[in-house]
Amino acid sequence: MVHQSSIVSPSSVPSQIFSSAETLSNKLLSDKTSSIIAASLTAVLALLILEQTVYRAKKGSLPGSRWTIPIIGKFANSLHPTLEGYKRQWASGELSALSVFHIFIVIASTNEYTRKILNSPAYAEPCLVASAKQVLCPENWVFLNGKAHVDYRRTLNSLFTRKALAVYLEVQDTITRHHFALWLKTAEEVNHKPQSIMHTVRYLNMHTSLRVFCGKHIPEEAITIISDNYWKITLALELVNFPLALPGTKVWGAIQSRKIALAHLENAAKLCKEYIADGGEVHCMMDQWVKDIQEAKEKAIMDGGKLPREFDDHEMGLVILSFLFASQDAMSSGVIYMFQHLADYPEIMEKVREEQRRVRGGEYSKPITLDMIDNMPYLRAVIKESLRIKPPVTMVPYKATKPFPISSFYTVPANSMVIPSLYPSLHDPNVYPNPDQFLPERWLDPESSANANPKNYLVFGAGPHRCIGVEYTNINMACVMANAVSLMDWRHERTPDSDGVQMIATIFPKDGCLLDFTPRNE
Ligand code: HEM
Repeated sequence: MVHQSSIVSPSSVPSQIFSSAETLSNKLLSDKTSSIIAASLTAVLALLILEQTVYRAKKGSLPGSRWTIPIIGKFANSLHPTLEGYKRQWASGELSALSVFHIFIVIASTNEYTRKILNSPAYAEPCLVASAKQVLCPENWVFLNGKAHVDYRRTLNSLFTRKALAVYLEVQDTITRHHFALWLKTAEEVNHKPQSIMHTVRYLNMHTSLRVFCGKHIPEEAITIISDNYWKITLALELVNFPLALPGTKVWGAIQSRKIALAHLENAAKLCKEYIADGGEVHCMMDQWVKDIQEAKEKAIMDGGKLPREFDDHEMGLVILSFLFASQDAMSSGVIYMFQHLADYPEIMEKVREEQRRVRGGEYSKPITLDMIDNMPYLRAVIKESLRIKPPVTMVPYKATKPFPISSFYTVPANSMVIPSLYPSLHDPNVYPNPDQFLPERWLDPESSANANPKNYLVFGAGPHRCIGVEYTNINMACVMANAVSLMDWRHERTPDSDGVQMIATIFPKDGCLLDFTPRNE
């Protein structure tokens, strides 16, 4: 008997051969797939082990998680930073470590380490945030270092002389009064229901900055467009962003906004040059800049000396962009907290008003001058204290350009981010007793520990990159607050979030600071 299965018809032979071949090839394929999967898994595992090994080698003995979350590290924390989170990080050690998207980060919490980073240009340079070069353009002067930076900055210092600041103050005063009139009108329209001042102050600030920087060389509608778009730049200022600037990401949005702003700034530079060449007077920063160059050129031609450096429209646009970038969020934060502090401390508000009466003799419609501000020591102490207690910039990310022996026991690896923290120095109880209390008087006593330790007052940083706009900021804040206390009353609706802090590039009250304004008829 022949087993059924052994009967092989001629026609079934090839199909049997094929099916066996198929089985064989499937087997081979599945073997190949399995080996590819196995190899891939091994490679991934090796990379993960390497990632952890590199992280642990870089971290050395510093406090910080023993393991880093694969690939993204502490990305989630950097997306939603909180002051409480940073306070915990600062409390964990004088130097502490973390990693985000393979960027190794060392955070310094003490005054000594912070100042060391800020004053070591041979080892570290500011990188602002990881996306800053994409947003501000890599060729922006703020990314220069060493001698090139010092030389460039020297030419820009002439934009912040007392003479130039007096011109800007006229603009600041006019625009501030214009905005306050709008605020009072809006307050009536909303039946005096307190409103968040987050965006109203930001708009006041942007309007002031653009008119001070570019004067009439920028049209009114461009100011609204730049202001509306600028928020996208603010939102992209995270310590570390998603690494690729793909459409839809925050960094991509910020780059589009920068393109819009820069086009307007370059055009303003072009118009300004034509205006000064036609014999125009100085009314803004760009005018001052172009006029300085024109005068230096004329002098050089007369004396046969060296011709001054010229700046093309793109370069001028980038400098103004860097000023907008540096000031918009920080100044808004500073001004918003001033409004909140004065509302919450009525006895301090009253002293500020007393000083205004004395200096301005009740003539509040007269523009504020630099001499008047010089005679307002109490207001200046209030501004100093408000910026201390709520420093707009809590940290300034730097990048180690080479291995940086920051202490006898630790060297920051090259290409790491190394972050000096400003906040802890400004809340050091040994220098500022009751550090969380708003006490402007601590600045009025020449013997106070606050005045005896200027190295702790790091609101504007320190070293070669210390803020170029310090005087500009103090004058603008004085102008805004002197006019505010004289022309308006305001009521703060306190909420459970009023004392909470939200970090969006700089710091703001968590509830946006809800205020109602009424005119003041003194
Ligand atoms: C409340 C307001 C402001 C605060 C708290 C502030 C704070 C700072 C801080 C902390 C730095 C980094 C310093 C460092 O690395 O040591 C800085 C740099 C800078 N700030 Fe300001 N700033 C303010 C307003 C302004 C304004 C109004 C301008 C321009 C008009 C400005 C222009 C700059 C520039 C250009 C730099 C970089 C300087 C350089 O790299 O040489 N800032 N600022």
